[in-house]
Amino acid sequence: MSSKRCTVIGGSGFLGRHLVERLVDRGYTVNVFDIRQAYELPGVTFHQGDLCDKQALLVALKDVSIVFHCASPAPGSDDRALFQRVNIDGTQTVIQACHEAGVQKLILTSSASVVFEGTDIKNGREDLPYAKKPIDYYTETKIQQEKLVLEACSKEKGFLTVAIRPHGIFGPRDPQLVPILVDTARRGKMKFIIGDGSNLVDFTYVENVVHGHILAAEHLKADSPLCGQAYHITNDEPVRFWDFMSQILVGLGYSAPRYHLPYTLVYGIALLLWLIALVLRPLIRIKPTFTPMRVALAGTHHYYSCTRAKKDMGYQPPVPLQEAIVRTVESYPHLQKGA
Ligand SMILES: NC(=O)C1=CN([C@@H]2O[C@H](COP(=O)(O)OP(=O)(O)OC[C@H]3O[C@@H](n4cnc5c(N)ncnc54)[C@H](OP(=O)(O)O)[C@@H]3O)[C@@H](O)[C@H]2O)C=CC1
Ligand SMILES: CC(C)CCC[C@@H](C)[C@H]1CC[C@H]2C3=C(CC[C@]12C)[C@@]1(C)CCC(=O)C[C@@H]1CC3
Repeated sequence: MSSKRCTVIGGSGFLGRHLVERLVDRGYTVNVFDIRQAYELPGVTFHQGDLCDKQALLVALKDVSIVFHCASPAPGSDDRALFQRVNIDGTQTVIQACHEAGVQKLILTSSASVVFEGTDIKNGREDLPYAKKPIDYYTETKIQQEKLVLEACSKEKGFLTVAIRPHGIFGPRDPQLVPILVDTARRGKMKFIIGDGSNLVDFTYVENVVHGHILAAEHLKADSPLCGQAYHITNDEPVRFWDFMSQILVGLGYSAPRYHLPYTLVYGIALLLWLIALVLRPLIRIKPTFTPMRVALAGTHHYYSCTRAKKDMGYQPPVPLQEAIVRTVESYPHLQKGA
């Protein structure tokens, strides 16, 4: 079996598609398994299906040595049952299917948020404990998912696993960060800075995240330290959350937020709105922009050390932050003010 045959589960998504494109450039033969087919690419075979369906997965894993698992429901969803089904039960199914298909390596896209509880993290390393009180269902199930994948690593069985923990992925075609930011600005709600605006955060350019995944796949061997480990992959350039948001907004022609609001006040309001939305859910579906998770992310320090990835797999982010911001802004002409 060729070591360059792989399947990308979630390959139609934002990160997954960038990963597929890079893998093809590097001479890999790529299958995509996703609930939807979003594009066509020469040399890529698409398999449409739900990752909870083992029989469908087995077809996409035939004769494949590496599996990248980067599928997840959108983090903004509040559907607890969906997160449980896809991130936990579905990941168990992925592991079983890998065993049955004779896959040798599984690379999971986890998240640095698995250790985030809504309070400051400065230069956090991978040995921080998992969040005891995860801030939402997404984080809760990403923790369980990561544990399942790392525990499945077995040199004896010839099945090696590793988890990549990116943070705040951004770049061309991202359906979340820039579109949500612009939508909020267009509705006149991006006037306020939550807290004093000095909190440092990691935002990671999508190509750097892809680079981390490919390095992990290529360095994952029975005698390597990567087996069963998690790795932070960031731009390694923490930036003030509000400077980053302002640069994107100004680049697209919108005004940067100027007025400060106390963090605890905004967090309290977000919590209240979330509770109201929960109570009213049987009658009406409300989706507040400022969720407790977003407020916590916008008002605290959360940046992570990638020393382990540098040491074990020679990781260095290929695209620096300023270059990444320019490329991102240029990739959204349709979101420019007045477009
Ligand atoms: N974006 C970020 O800032 C960060 C993301 N991550 C992780 O990176 C990974 C990729 O994220 P991102 O690219 O942003 O997400 P996307 O939503 O863009 O991509 C995920 C893909 O998986 C698909 N999918 C969802 N459920 C299933 C299923 N049951 N079976 C098959 N395919 C399914 C989605 O389809 P559909 O769109 O139809 O649901 C989508 O095509 C995720 O695991 C996420 O947790 C980690 C840290 C930060
Ligand atoms: C309305 C504004 C206060 C915020 C707009 C930007 C946000 C949409 C994004 C800022 C940080 C982002 C982020 C994620 C999603 C988009 C943001 C909240 C994640 C939750 C995506 C999934 C993860 O694993 C962690 C990410 C952390 C940062």
